[in-house]
Amino acid sequence: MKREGDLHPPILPLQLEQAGYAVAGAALLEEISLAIPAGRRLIVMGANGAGKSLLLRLCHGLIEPTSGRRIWANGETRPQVQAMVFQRPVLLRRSVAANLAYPLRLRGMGRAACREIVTQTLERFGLAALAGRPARLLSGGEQQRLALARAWAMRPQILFLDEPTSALDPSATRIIEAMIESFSAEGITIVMSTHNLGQARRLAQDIAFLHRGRLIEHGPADIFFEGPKAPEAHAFLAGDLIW
Ligand SMILES: Nc1ncnc2c1ncn2[C@@H]1O[C@H](COP(=O)(O)OP(=O)(O)OP(=O)(O)O)[C@@H](O)[C@H]1O
Repeated sequence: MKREGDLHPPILPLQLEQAGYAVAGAALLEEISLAIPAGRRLIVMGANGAGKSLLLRLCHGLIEPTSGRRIWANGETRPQVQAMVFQRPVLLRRSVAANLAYPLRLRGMGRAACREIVTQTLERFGLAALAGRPARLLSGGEQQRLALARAWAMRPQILFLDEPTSALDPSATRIIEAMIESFSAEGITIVMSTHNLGQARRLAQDIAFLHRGRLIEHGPADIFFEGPKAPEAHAFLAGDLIW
């Protein structure tokens, strides 16, 4: 079945042009220029408070640049075929199935098509046995699996993930990583922040490294991990950069 994300004009690359974000005169992101092409897995790294969450929020459209620009390839301001998943999943006080159905219905999808996609999604991500359970009673790992499944069901061209596994144990983390890899294999562009160096090494094709609100390295992951140019990135990889 053709779906919105398949028919929607390509929204990538996403370009930030000297994008900045300031609150009450404090520059939290500064002059970030970055192009995110289709089909890659970009991992955003940096110490606590470096600006990773803000960068993802700015790309997704939850906050607007206070200077510079964010430009989607098709010219839309905030395309629908993009999604974001947070460290703590935002779930409705409804069943697992209803959590999947709600955003599809909100986009105007008919009941029958919606039911079909919900069933398909529940099965694909091993959630069928949990379909009728209140989503908020699921374990943390199951909740995050549901949040990712819900994002996938919307057929995004790009998915922003803000430290999606930092509250999870290693086995739940592996499940989420496998989901991310499968999304990527289907062509969904991934932009994800993480603190976890092992995870970054496993998942990254490209790295964006932030330090105090500035993008100080951006490029292929193997080059970054072999020897980053910036001393702050060196220190971060050695575990010596705390903030
Ligand atoms: N609305 C806001 N007003 C003022 N300061 C803010 C606001 N939002 C974020 N900040 C500050 O901006 C900086 C970057 O925050 P951000 O959440 O992006 O960091 P991060 O790299 O994701 O950190 P962490 O790894 O700890 O989650 C932090 O110092 C934070 O306190």
